[in-house]
Amino acid sequence: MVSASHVLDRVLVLEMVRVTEAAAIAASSWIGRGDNDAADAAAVEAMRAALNELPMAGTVVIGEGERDEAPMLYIGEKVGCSNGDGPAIDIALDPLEGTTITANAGPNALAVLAIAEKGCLLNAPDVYMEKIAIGPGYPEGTVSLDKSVADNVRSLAAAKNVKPHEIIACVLDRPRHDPIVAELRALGCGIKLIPDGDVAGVIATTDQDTGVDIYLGTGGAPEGVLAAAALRCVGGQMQGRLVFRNDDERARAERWGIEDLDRIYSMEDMAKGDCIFAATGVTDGSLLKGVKRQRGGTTTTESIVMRASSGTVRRVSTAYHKPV
Ligand SMILES: O=P(O)(O)OC[C@H]1O[C@](O)(COP(=O)(O)O)[C@@H](O)[C@@H]1O
Ligand SMILES: [Mn+2]
Repeated sequence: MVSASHVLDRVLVLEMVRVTEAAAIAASSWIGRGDNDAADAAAVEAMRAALNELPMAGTVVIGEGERDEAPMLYIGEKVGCSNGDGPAIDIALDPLEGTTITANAGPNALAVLAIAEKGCLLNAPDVYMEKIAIGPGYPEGTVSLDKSVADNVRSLAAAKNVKPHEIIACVLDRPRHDPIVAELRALGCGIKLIPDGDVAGVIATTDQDTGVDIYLGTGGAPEGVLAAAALRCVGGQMQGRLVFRNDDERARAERWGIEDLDRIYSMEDMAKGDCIFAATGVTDGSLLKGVKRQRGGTTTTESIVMRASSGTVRRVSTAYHKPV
């Protein structure tokens, strides 16, 4: 039995960047073209082709949806070129996190991927997830989904040694978040309302330059698992709780083997053991610059790849001097 880290070593950490680069470059042709589906399809196809070049026995556990609704990178799809040999790897992916952002040429669209040893990523169904996240350096339990928004802000402010109104929260701009926004406004907090892209929103809490102290609100469960994998590598705290809108979604979760539908998942419940997170910017954002087509035919990308076991965070700038 090889160790978890050995399993991931054999897939070569840096190879993950090639995969997210390929998806980001493909999506970038659709920046500002108003066509969400075309942007997404381009990213999916490119990510799938790049994954299939890697010598691994990969299984998509978080992907574009269930087999009948997603022709490519569906949950359960096998990827890799080792014909079943090679390390058994589970993959969570979002080839284009921010399809609407890309279509509108907005900020923070990413191509995203996380890998872990088999069984280590939460097989979250494609439902919503309530999320709370803060960056590294605070005592364990500083924030929790069990507490009110106001109590979480007060607790974080105390840990940071600032007043509650000095806390800045990142929240997806959705009507469902009106109560959260009202609670934050009552405390006088700053709110960074983002149109889409809560993977970047959660990661923003780990980077002091963004000014964001806490991420709050409900977004996609798949994006929750991806964000948890990223925070496992870079440090920070996160919790998630699945949100079901109807019986069909509850039944879907049960099919996934989720028994306790109200459970609060810790970061480690969502991404256990060693894991690797990689992302490439599609459009410019707080985490990464987007794909740039330079004069003269060169294309540049900016990516990040991080690993939980080593705690390394690498930034990779790539220039493609030949047409891509
Ligand atoms: O738009 P909704 O339904 O509120 O869902 C929120 C989710 O959609 C996104 O904003 C964008 O995700 P996609 O571009 O992958 O569809 C996520 O970041 C977020 O988790
Ligand atoms: Mn997404």
